[in-house]
Amino acid sequence: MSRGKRIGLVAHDGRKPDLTEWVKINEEKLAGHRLYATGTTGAMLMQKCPSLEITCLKSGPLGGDQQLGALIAEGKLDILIFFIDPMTSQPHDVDVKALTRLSTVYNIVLAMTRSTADFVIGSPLFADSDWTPIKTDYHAYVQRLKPGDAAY
Ligand SMILES: O=C(CO)COP(=O)(O)O
Repeated sequence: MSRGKRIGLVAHDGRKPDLTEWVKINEEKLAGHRLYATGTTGAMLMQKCPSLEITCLKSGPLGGDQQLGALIAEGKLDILIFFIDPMTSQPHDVDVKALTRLSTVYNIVLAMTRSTADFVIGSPLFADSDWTPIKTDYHAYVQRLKPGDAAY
């Protein structure tokens, strides 16, 4: 029985049409997985792809990116499809940075371009319900730090 992957779907306004189109094309492959989205992205995706069940978090600038970050820190997200708009500055840029940083810390699958998203969804690992990424244990690193260390 497939456990399904836990997938975050997020796009900045300038990239929402792109993500919507990508999700529509991959609607069948995404069905059966647990989908999460930031508020506005999720509302748009549910309108265009009514067959998909999507848990909508808060809008990105209102904390939705941080909610996704919390899911990652708790080991509850496997894949993040995050279409950022590289041409527009975001008021919540620090949240965007935090989200992409945590994706790296926890070694989840992070697709920030449509080509990468295509590779992810086309990968045999996507369909492999037993696949889990290797996670680096940063706790040991943090515990080694002492007051006065640059990263303390
Ligand atoms: O801003 C976002 C990601 O940084 C996305 O938020 P919305 O889906 O609410 O537009």
